[in-house]
Amino acid sequence: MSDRTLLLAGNWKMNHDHLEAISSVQKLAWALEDAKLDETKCDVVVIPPFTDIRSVQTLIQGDKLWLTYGAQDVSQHEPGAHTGEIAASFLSRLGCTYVVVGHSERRANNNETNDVVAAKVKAALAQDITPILCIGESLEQRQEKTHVDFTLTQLEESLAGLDSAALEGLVIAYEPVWAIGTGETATAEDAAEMAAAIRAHLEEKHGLALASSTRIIYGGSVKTGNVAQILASDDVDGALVGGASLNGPDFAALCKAAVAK
Ligand SMILES: O=C[C@H](O)COP(=O)(O)O
Repeated sequence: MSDRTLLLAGNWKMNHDHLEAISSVQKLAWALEDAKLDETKCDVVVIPPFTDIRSVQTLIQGDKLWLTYGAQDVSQHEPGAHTGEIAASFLSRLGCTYVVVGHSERRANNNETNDVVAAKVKAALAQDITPILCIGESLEQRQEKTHVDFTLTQLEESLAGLDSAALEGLVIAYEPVWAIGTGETATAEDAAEMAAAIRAHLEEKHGLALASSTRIIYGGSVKTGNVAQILASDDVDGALVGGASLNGPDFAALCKAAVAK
């Protein structure tokens, strides 16, 4: 059993406007309370669209809810002439604890290269926001059995230029692209294999302390019915959940199943 705190993060993607977000967060909070989840056993995070964050902040802080929240992306730039971008300092002012960086849907849709991802990780850390760095292989790479090498290279290049001390608290989300939104879930063995490889890589490149403290979570069609087996390995510290996080009570049930693993 590791001493890392379980992390269950719900990435809403482009779902729930700011009014729907208020309702969804409220229902999640009530359901977590009803589930009597031990708050010391896990961190439950909601990651809404940018337009919802202020409403989510007001609700969570106003009602002192046991939830934290974050953003789905961040600019690598400082504030300035960057149309459509969101600076890390803005997210910090909104009380964001986490930010997803390098999600495969953004890497693909925005041709987001590893060096841009590394700059985003750096921008988040500079504002004391915890990056949830997403990495993971394609179906072809898994079929060709190059998935581990690819994912570790993606990890190292997405952390380029950052020294080990700066990475304290980093969260890494292993998300095999072929499992995202498909209903296809990696097996517990797949998740454990990659988490162990990532942790060994961190130890080799950044030392045992960082390797031991870094939370490595899994994402890709996680549901209440499969979360316990995916988390069976001590190297897997939680989940980045998409579709199954959109309904508050369902996500609370998933969190309860994760804690009970
Ligand atoms: O960020 C979440 C991941 O992309 C997984 O999404 P999913 O649970 O809908 O497969």
